[in-house]
Amino acid sequence: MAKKTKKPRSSGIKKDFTIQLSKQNKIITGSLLMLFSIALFFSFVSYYFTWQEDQSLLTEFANRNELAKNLLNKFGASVSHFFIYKGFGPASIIFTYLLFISGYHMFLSKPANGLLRKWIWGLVLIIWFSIAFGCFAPNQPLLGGLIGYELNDFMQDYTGKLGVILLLLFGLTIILVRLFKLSPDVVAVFLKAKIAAIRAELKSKASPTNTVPKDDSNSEEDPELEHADTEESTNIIDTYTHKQDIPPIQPKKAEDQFEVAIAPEEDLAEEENIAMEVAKLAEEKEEKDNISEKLVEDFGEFDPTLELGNYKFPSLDLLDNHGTTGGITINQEELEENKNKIVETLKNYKIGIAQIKATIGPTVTLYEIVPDAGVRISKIKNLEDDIALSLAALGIRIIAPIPGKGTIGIEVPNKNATMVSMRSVIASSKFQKAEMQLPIAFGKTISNETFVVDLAKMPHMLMAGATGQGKSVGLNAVLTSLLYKKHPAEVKFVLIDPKKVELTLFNKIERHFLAKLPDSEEAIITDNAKVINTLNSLCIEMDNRYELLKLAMVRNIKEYNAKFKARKLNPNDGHVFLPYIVLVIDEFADLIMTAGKEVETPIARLAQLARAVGIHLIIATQRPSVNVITGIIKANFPARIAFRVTSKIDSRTILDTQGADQLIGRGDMLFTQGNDVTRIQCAFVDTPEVDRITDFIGSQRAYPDAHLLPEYVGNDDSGTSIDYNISDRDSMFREAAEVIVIAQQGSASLIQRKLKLGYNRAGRIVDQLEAAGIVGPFEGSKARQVLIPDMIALEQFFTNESNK
Ligand SMILES: Nc1ncnc2c1ncn2[C@@H]1O[C@H](COP(=O)(O)OP(=O)(O)OP(=O)(O)O)[C@@H](O)[C@H]1O
Repeated sequence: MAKKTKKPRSSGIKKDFTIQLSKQNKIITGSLLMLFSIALFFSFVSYYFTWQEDQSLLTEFANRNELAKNLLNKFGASVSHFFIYKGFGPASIIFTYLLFISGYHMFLSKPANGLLRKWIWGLVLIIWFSIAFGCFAPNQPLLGGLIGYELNDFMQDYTGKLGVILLLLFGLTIILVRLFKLSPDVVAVFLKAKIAAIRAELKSKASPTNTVPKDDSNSEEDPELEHADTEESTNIIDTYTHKQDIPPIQPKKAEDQFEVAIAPEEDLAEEENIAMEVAKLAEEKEEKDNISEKLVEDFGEFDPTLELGNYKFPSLDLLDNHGTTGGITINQEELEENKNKIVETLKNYKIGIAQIKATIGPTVTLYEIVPDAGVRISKIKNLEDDIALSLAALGIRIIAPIPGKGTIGIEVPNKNATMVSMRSVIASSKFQKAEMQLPIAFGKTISNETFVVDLAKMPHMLMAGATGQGKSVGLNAVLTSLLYKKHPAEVKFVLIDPKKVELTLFNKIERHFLAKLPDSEEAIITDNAKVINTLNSLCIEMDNRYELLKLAMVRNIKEYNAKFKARKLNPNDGHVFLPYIVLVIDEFADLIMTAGKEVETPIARLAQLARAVGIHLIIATQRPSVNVITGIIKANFPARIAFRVTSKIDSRTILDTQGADQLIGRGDMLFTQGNDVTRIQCAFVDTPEVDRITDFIGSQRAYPDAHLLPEYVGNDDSGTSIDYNISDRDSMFREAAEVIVIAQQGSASLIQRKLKLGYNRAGRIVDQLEAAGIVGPFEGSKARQVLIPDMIALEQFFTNESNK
């Protein structure tokens, strides 16, 4: 099960596994490689001295009585025979170098940049040398090795010896130019400098001063050399005078002259323009990247789900089939009957049909007709009521023309609608494979395809429908979809339920999936006064998130989280992994009636701005009248869902077109995200199913608390009533006060960052600071005013307090 739950991320884990080695394993592998390369090196070298004696032993590897002369005995003899004799000759020694540096890199966990290049060039050199030896010394198998010999032989068959030599020269040129960075001008400058140096030496040799030993330091550094240099001049003296003290006196005098004589030599060298070596500086890497790369290398990418690492996603058996295992049952008679009625009705109005086709969906069947040439579409559209009458059916919808098809669609409800179970849509491969941020499986379209959309792309959704038409079931379908696809670390719900009964089941997953205000007991908000605080708190959360995005220099939550996972954002700077927040409001009309502007303003703000920071709104209402769904709200909710509504006007308010009034209810709905309107049968998820799912999730290990939203204190009770006892103060109170006074900025997030505290605790400390009179009252999304100007005043404050 545990494995099953990790399924969506399994590819990522695999990728990490192939790239990452733990630090300990790196040290072990690195030292193994280095020691092995040293063993190879000694084997190879000693092979050249012992190969003749050891050759007969190669077949006697298992015989313990026979010993080889190679420094590494039979292992050394065999390996060297393999590499040198059968392989590449002395060039094989390059292998030992390559193995050694690879091991060295691993041992020190150094980034492997440039290692691949070394290996490529190493192999090129090995091949080049073995071919060269094979070409010039074909009878010496210990030079070219078998491979060098064979390669040379092969090439000579095609190009002859001269061709091979020319190819070798070409290879050499590539090696010199690319590997050693040699070019004709560099060589010319080098030669010039050499010639100049030789010339200067010759010149100075011609002058008498040069016969004198070079200089003081030289003689000090190397006494033997001094002895050798002076030998020539002192020898004669020695033999004739037998005095050893005398000769050093003469050269000492000459040394002074030598220093003068050497000056022009230097001048000459300058004039001749000595080759200058240009030091190549390695490209500087961004320090931050390096650290993050190293962190990722050492610990892997940050995994937000780790805290609840054993979390199990709900399984499919928690959902019911609702007797829909057989799929849609087609009633052939009904189909035929409906077709005939449509054809007849149209005939009565003198509209001929060239072609008719039926697509059977779960609740409605779509009859696509191609009228005879010359028939005006509007004529058919106007016959909607007549066709409905003749078919004696509710909920007929005419789509004229069907966008992108060039046909006219008549949707006729099936006599026996098939229920679409939540289980069938969740199990569909379309949903299971959906690579979306917030995938929602709504139900099935008219052509019986599972309809999956990404809430993050919508980015907010408005849902309307008369009472009893399936709104609550729709909301449950949305929440269930997310529960089946998302880990508690990735998404949080803020649930507002003025009806108090619709969403109560989700209380069980409070500590997994719900977000709430710090001081509230219940996570699901049923009280309208609290709704205002929650919405304002979400606005603060939105502002905080924007601040974090700005600091991280990214544009949206997806990029931010990706950067955070790659460990490019430091949690000490206040960065955290940001879960998506889905705000669900059932009965929005009720809320507007009681709270009016106070809710409308924050909702409009969130709807306008929150999409980039991962806060998404789903608002459901029974009454889609214009005073509930105001222009500003409508403009920011491009995704709209209409269940059956009672009037054409309501349909227009919600969808900007009619049609929702002709739906048949029980989850029959229209979805629009701009222009197209899609008819969908909403998936049915019953209360016992939601109960089972929330039970299943709720029984697992959870976070200590629900996700806490930023604190919001309304204007009325702006904190003056907060009264804290000095003894009740937080143990970090003093440190927090210092942080605030030094920064002259009264924000909880600053305390959070600097003192590494949770938001909740930081919020409480700010309250205590306010009660103590160190910071001013809450000022919305702005930081609080700091009432103490500097550290001296703060010190004074604490002394006064303790004297009281
Ligand atoms: N997708 C569906 N498939 C089948 N039946 C459904 C579907 N959705 C709703 N129904 C039926 O309609 C009934 C009412 O649905 P629901 O409670 O969702 O309505 P509602 O719009 O939320 O009503 P209210 O606004 O009064 O709460 C359900 O009990 C169920 O029998």
